[in-house]
Amino acid sequence: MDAVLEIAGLRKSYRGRKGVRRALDGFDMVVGAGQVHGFLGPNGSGKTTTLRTLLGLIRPNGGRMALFGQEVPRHLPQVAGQLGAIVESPQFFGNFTARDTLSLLAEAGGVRRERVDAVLELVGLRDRARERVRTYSLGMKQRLAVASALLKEPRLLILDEPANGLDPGGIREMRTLMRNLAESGMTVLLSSHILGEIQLICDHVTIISAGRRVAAGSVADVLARNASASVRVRLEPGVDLIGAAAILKAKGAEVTVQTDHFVVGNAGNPAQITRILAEKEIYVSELSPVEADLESVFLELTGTGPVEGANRQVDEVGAGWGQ
Ligand SMILES: Nc1ncnc2c1ncn2[C@@H]1O[C@H](COP(=O)(O)OP(=O)(O)OP(=O)(O)O)[C@@H](O)[C@H]1O
Repeated sequence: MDAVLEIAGLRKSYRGRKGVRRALDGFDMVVGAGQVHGFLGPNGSGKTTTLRTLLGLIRPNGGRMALFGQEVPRHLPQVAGQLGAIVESPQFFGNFTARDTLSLLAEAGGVRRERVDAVLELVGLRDRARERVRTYSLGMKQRLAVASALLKEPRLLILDEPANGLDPGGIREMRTLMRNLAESGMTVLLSSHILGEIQLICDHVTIISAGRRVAAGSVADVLARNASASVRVRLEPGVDLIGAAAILKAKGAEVTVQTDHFVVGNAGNPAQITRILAEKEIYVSELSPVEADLESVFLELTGTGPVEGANRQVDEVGAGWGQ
């Protein structure tokens, strides 16, 4: 895999009135060429700090970063032309049209004028390009911001919370835009805490919690690694659910009892459930994996912030029980 972005052991602390706050605590991330990569984490987990550090807007306390194989911030001037980023919401003149705005930016950046039409088309603003920006919805302004970042035909586009503040319609438009960009072969890194969106838009994901990576990989892999662990168990009618759950709990299973079934959370080997219950002459009528979505994985991984030096990586999940 060709990595367009690599971050290793990134550290950043902020000094405040209450002492030193560690925003990034040895954070790692790799984004491969052509990926639409979701950068997910709860509020305050370090996403913006990572992106701002990468763009040379703040100085890290340690770690290494590279864009297109070149170390940054040292080689940022050499790679800047291949990078489009929206980390702070850009301000536009309300009295300018989208076309005026982009033409001005194109001129200032030495970009061919034909690019203005191309990016207007790409972000779906061509039909509204002659209207003043102040008449635009928030979603349209966001798309104009993306258009401005696309003018110089970047290989990597970085967007910090592009769906922030958008209504469902705006989010849908943004999703279509991201898909179109991905189809055009661009690599996109997209930070968000809107999990459903990341699951729909992105093919890869890095999950950050308290300044550390807690999961990374293709969305399918991250889900599969975490989904396999939970199974739903139904018993033959009339069997005492609570009693059966207690038998499994005594063997170390994490069991949550519902009205007509129970869920075993750490079922690395589901066959153990049938075996343990059959030994007590309790028979299972249904044993099915609980489908995880990114939201449940995210909550599971970030719900308890990692302890310094002891953050759990995704591949450490699922130690055996019931032996
Ligand atoms: N300029 C600053 N001075 C002091 N602390 C800061 C500063 N910027 C960020 N922090 C702190 O660093 C931590 C990480 O913040 P950051 O903004 O990177 O998180 P985030 O994941 O982008 O959050 P959000 O989703 O809320 O934007 C937080 O605890 C935040 O309060």
